[in-house]
Amino acid sequence: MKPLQVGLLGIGTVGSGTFKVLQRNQEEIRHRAGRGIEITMVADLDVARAKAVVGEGVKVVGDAREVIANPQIDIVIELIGGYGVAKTLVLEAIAAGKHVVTANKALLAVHGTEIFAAAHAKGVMVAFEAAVAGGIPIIKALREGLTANSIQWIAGIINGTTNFILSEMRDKGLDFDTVLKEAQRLGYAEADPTFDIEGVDAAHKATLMSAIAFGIPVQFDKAHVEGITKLAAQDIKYAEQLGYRIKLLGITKRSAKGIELRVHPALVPSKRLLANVEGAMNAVVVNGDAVGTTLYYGKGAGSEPTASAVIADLVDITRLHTADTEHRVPHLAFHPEAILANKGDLPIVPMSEVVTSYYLRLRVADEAGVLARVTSLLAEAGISIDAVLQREADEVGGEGSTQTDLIILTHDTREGTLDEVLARVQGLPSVLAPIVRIRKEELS
Ligand SMILES: NC(=O)c1ccc[n+]([C@@H]2O[C@H](COP(=O)([O-])OP(=O)(O)OC[C@H]3O[C@@H](n4cnc5c(N)ncnc54)[C@H](O)[C@@H]3O)[C@@H](O)[C@H]2O)c1
Ligand SMILES: N[C@@H](CCO)C(=O)O
Ligand code: NA
Repeated sequence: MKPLQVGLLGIGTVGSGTFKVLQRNQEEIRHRAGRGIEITMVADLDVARAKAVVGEGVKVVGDAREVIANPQIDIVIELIGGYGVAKTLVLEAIAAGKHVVTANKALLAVHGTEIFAAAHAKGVMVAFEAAVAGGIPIIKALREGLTANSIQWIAGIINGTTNFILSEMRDKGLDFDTVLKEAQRLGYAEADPTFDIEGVDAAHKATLMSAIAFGIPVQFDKAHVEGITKLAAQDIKYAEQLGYRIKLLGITKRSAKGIELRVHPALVPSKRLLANVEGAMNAVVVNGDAVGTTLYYGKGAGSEPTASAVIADLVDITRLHTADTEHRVPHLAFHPEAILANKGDLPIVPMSEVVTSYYLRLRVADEAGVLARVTSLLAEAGISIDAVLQREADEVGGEGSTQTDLIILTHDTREGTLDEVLARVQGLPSVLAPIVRIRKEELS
């Protein structure tokens, strides 16, 4: 049978990895897919650079629309990124009856409903394993391996750049900007790195996992998004002293009130596997009612790890595209119906209704009775305390200092309740600076 023809739009970090791995492992991939898969046409604005990657024998053009217009092309891979031209090109490829493979989580988290609906209407597939946790087959795990389960929660380190920054800052004492530059050099960071450091990229990925796990529409606009730019080195240090590590987590969770969808730094007990995921590695923990807790770990960014996921999608689509209707294996397909069916009974829960525990750091006057005043306000609101760490004033502010840090770990509480009581605590004359509050996730 003649090989399936693939058109590649954008041959940068992920695109060049995809081309190389597909070429290097072509025999094995052909056996597994039951048919050859060939990238026969590439579009990139930088035609010379693209030609240098693909060599002779592959047509390179500057205009992506030429690829979409080619009737020989069965599958279009979009590896340009962003919501702009990539959206137009993906919709045009679908309209032309091509299956689409993309690593573009930003595009799908924001415009997924429109794109999946268009694909559904046209009877083509949109596959996006590379969009979430790069090379880790998490989409496949959620869609296939865990399909028997009612998913309870998912929590993951799903942004390599920020995990790399947090690890390097902690282990090597490097400053934020130096480590971010290194993450950019290594090809981990997004074109706009504020997407990484402000939690937006992780929220795009959490949004996609949430839609698949809970059968809800992609709703990035309802996600709570907090990054790592406001984290202070001393909180990383205090957390360690209390037996925790701070990680940027993407969380989506079934609760009595609906679905939680949130990205923020969180204290994770040091003994948890997730706390020990270092550098640009990603890890996702999924809890299902039948299977319990499962963990998926690996490279979430980089050229060939991400290419691994892009090619897995190509193989899935090839198998389906090639099989006759009688032998189709529909579970391999991405089913947009699950996402398109708007389950109105599962709203995204506002943060004020989220229940979790907290790390609080208060800069206070070093005088008798402060701790008692703070804890009595918390107790009045029904917030119980798990642990308290009080620093020596000299250690915190130098010799003769009259200020100290009070660190409190709470038990579970409603966020809205905590907000109200913290406003009162902040008003105490002995509390000298804005209270630092970081959520704590036990992940058990
Ligand atoms: N880099 C990673 O580790 C990684 C991991 C997972 C997902 N992704 C996603 O993969 C996508 C690509 O990321 P990347 O890191 O390879 O980006 P990149 O910037 O390295 O590559 C993008 C390529 O697209 C080309 N391009 C831009 N506009 C174009 C247009 N109009 N027509 C044709 N080509 C055009 C650029 O010249 C460039 O070669 C993004 O959506 C990104 O979020 C990246
Ligand atoms: N910028 C992303 C790339 C992978 O999606 C990261 O750092 O994880
Ligand atoms: Na993946």
